Amino acid sequence: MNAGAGIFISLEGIDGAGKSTHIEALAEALRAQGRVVVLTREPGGTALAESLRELVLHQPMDALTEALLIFAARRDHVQQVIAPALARGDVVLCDRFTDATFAYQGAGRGFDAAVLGTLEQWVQRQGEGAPLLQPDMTLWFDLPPALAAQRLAGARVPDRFETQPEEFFRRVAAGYAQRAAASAGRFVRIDAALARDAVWALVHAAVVRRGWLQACAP
Ligand SMILES: Nc1ncnc2c1ncn2[C@@H]1O[C@H](COP(=O)(O)OP(=O)(O)O)[C@@H](O)[C@H]1O
Ligand SMILES: Cc1cn([C@H]2C[C@H](O)[C@@H](COP(=O)(O)OP(=O)(O)O)O2)c(=O)[nH]c1=O
Repeated sequence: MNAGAGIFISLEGIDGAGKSTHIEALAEALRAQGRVVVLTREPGGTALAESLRELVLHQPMDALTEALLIFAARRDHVQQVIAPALARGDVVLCDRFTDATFAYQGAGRGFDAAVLGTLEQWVQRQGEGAPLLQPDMTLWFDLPPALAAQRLAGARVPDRFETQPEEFFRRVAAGYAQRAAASAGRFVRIDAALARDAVWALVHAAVVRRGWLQACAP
């Protein structure tokens, strides 16, 4: 639970699951009902974190270096952008957050989840005894890796993650499923295999159910 008065929503799923297709529409829907929305992403969201993103996505490195750079980027992002926005009462819409680290670096790369948990504690607390900053809701775009690969084929220049074999994404998808089962109250599973309109309807309905959006007039 976040410490401020704002609302923190993350979007998660394997590469090609459809997060980017819907995040701006969600921001617009919230803004249209008077919310102030901070649309951001990880790794990234600040000048420093975007520089670290470039390195993580394009430079060869070992799993520990990768995990440390991602958490360094996250620390800057939390301090500079997310925590101040939540304190102001804004809605933060974040394309990926720490569940991605457990799914990609943990389940995908095989990096020790306990170490990731320790880094999470260091990075997502504002001080001794402060609560752990976590999204209030995580929209999990669940898509079979074979379908994600089909959707991505030719769609964009692949980065260090997108060039991984389908087996890597099967592990990442299993990592997300495990995170969702462990935090069932926070995760909302979106069936990302459906057509775009149907996926959008699920995304919209999830936010309406929490009372953060009014349902559209019939
Ligand atoms: N429901 C859908 N059905 C078919 N194709 C989709 C759907 N949603 C997104 N796409 C396409 O799949 C590709 C990956 O979607 P994108 O939103 O970029 O995924 P992500 O941000 O999760 O990596 C894009 O080319 C997008 O146009
Ligand atoms: C936030 C995060 C992202 N990633 C990876 C997953 C993605 O392949 C990549 C960038 O995410 P994303 O922004 O979804 O990529 P794109 O702009 O291509 O849609 O970073 C991790 O490995 N760990 C993390 O903690």
